[in-house]
Amino acid sequence: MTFAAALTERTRRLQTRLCVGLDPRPGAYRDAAHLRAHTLDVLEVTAPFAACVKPQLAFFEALGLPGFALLEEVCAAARLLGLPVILDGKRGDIGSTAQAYAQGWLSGPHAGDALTVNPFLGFGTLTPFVEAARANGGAVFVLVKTSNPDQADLQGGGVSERVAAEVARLGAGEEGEYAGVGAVVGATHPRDLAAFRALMPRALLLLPGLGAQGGAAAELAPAFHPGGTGALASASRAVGYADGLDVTASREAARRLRDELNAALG
Ligand SMILES: O=c1ccn([C@@H]2O[C@H](COP(=O)(O)O)[C@@H](O)[C@H]2O)c(=O)[nH]1
Repeated sequence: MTFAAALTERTRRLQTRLCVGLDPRPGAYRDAAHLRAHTLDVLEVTAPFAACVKPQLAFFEALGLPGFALLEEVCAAARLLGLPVILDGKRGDIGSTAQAYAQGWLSGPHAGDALTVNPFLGFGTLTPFVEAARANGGAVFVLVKTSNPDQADLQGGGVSERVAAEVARLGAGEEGEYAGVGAVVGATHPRDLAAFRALMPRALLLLPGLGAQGGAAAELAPAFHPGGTGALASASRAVGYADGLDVTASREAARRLRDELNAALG
């Protein structure tokens, strides 16, 4: 089964549209063992409320070799829990280097089921990622309109809409309900969601920024199709550090966000 199909099946079966972000911040822990244990615990306790999980590569890379080992553990644990894995790496480069990124993050030993990719170098940079994802039944999430307040410096003036049109074009010929070419649109832009949903009718939308960045579940309904599929709202700090390092609080935060997203869909 492809990433898009598995994710949509899990969304329907568990009635959850929540993506749990894993951003292990070294400053929060006594040592590496503590960070590892808490990260794996958060993954396990939130899994029943999650459609998928999104490790942020920056936090694993920052740990050096132990970070890569932990990432492998996280990916393996997620698979045992039935959770599709989106690696948030925002990769993009000239073609030959993009190919190496694609090999590493979509096909290699640390591979996820999906990867976030950055189209800033031009649409050609997307090709190796899309090809690697297709070869493995995986997916890419192209940055269309990011959640940060200064995104409009470069993404305004119709740029996000141009990228959205390319996302739709790339996914157009694919079989299945949703294509393996999805898009990142910040949960902090609720008024734009309906337009991006219409521009990319068969793309999965990844909506980061729920919680800590001010994104509110109640405002995200326009990103979804009838039946509540087609989008995932992502929260990292609001789940992983809901109340310090208390994993019970993380589980309850995931449950609450799942319920809020479902309530927003009516
Ligand atoms: O537009 C984007 C794309 C990615 N992110 C990433 O998501 C998480 C958000 O963390 P929170 O704690 O939920 O704010 C983080 O890893 C970002 O790098 C994003 O925020 N916005």
